[in-house]
This record gives sequence, structure tokens and C-alpha cells, in this order.
Amino acid sequence: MATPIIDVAGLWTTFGKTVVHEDLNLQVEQGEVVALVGGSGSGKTTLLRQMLGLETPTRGTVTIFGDNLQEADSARLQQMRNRWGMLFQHGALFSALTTFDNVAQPMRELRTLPEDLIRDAVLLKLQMVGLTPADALKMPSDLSGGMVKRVALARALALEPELLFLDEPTAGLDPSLADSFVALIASLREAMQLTVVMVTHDLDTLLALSTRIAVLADKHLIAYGSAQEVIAVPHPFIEQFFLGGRGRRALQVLDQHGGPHEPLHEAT
Ligand SMILES: Nc1ncnc2c1ncn2[C@@H]1O[C@H](COP(=O)(O)OP(=O)(O)OP(=O)(O)O)[C@@H](O)[C@H]1O
Repeated sequence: MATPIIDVAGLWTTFGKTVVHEDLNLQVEQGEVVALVGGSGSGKTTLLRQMLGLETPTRGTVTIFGDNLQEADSARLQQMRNRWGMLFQHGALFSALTTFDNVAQPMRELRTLPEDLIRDAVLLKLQMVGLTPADALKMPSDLSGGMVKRVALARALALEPELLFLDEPTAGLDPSLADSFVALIASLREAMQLTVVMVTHDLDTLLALSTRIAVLADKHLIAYGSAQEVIAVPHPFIEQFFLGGRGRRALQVLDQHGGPHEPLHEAT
């Protein structure tokens, strides 16, 4: 079997006496879109930061592209970081830089690409996310919320990553902008053959994009599978999240149109 893109094994996280994760095991295969869900404080953001190498688990390992993150030195970690992109919740653009320079920044940091090649690559990335060369000259303060997300996505994709992390990708967007952003992510994911890991509270986003859903609760991964498989797991968080009024409606739409779901992989 192929090496998973991400392999979280025996992971524990404690802050003082608080145990956040207790022996988590989670694998993400190539081409999957995995959504991390869980109640407030269940440790989604912490797990995402551990996958990004920004935090170290108390025990256990996070292996990405076959390399153990905790054992990687800073040069190796940087090489790995160049193979993934991250879209932060609020876009997190540099306010003093133009759209163009924001997208160019990861390419310039490599210090190996000539400026004319960077220029072409930035314009291509902007086109891929539905922005024009005229938008390249704008400052972040002149962009709408939806455009900021698109620029941030273009920047996350600047180095043609194999893996994309998304933190609440549709937070702050109104429903129609959220739908078009989700459609954009879906089409780029297909075109670039991306593996995606996202944290989201938004059921529509989750059901539209994810191939598997990982549910964190009670310090454990209590379910990991398709929406249908996850909702079959009896747990108060799952009932409230998926089977509350909004959840029911979203699942009805899924039943009518089908979803991108894969067979169940048991939670451990
Ligand atoms: N650096 C830290 N020091 C101490 N406690 C922390 C630290 N980072 C996170 N925690 C605690 O770990 C727990 C998990 O936090 P985390 O932010 O990962 O949860 P979350 O699932 O992302 O929550 P939310 O949905 O509210 O963002 C919380 O109880 C939080 O207070």
C-alpha cells in the first residue's frame, strides 16, 4: 500500500494537567480531502498546527510525505513546508504588500527563481483563483473579503504544493461567496491533484468537499469516515453537529446529489 501523505501515530497532547489528545491515530491518503471537526476546545487547531510543524506533540509522531516532522532539522522542515500550502482563517495577507507581492512572497523566499518567472507564475496563480492582472496592483485594504480569500489561496498555491491545509476556509463569507469559494477549491483540487486537510465548522463546506470526516471528541478520534458512516456513530457531538436542523437539511441535499465519499476507515 502507498505511504500515506500524513500519518499521525500514537499522538498525545497535554497542556499542564489538561489532556487534549489521547493516543490519536489518523492517516490521510493521497488525493483525499479530510475535514477535522469537533467541539470548541477538542483540539482541531492544535492538531493542524502539529501537522504544520508549528507545535510538537507531547508524545507520538506526525509523519508527512514519509518524513517524521519531529526528527526533521530546520532545513528539512523548510523543504517539507515548500511542499504544502496553508490558507489561514482570515486570509492573513501582508497589509503593506500588494496582491502581486503577497502571492510572490513564497517564491521570492526560495531565492532561486528569477523575477520574470515569478511574475508569470504570480499572474497565472491569480488567474487560477479568478483574479485579473489589474487586481495584482491592489492593496489588501482595497479587496473585498472574498477577494482576500482568493489572494490568500493563490499564495498558498504559489509553490505548486501537493498538500493544502485550510483553516475555516469559508469563515466570514456570505453563503453565495462561500459556495463559489468551495467550488473554486474543488476545481483546483482536481486540477492540481491536491490532498487537502481542513478544519471547518461549516457543514455545507464539509459535505461539498470532504472525502472523509475526522471527528475529535473526548480527547479521541471518535469517528473517521464518510458523512453517512460518521453520523451512524452514536455520540452527542455527532448528533448535535450533523443531525440538528441545519445538519439534517445539508444531509438531505447530499442524499439527493451524492457526495465524494470513500469507504469507511475505522477510527482507532
Ligand atoms: N499553547 C497552549 N497552552 C495551553 N493550552 C492550550 C494551548 N493551545 C491550546 N490549548 C488548549 O487546548 C485545547 C484545544 O485547543 P484548540 O484550539 O486546539 O481547540 P479547537 O478544537 O481548535 O477549538 P475551537 O473550535 O474553539 O477553535 C483548549 O482547551 C485550549 O485551551
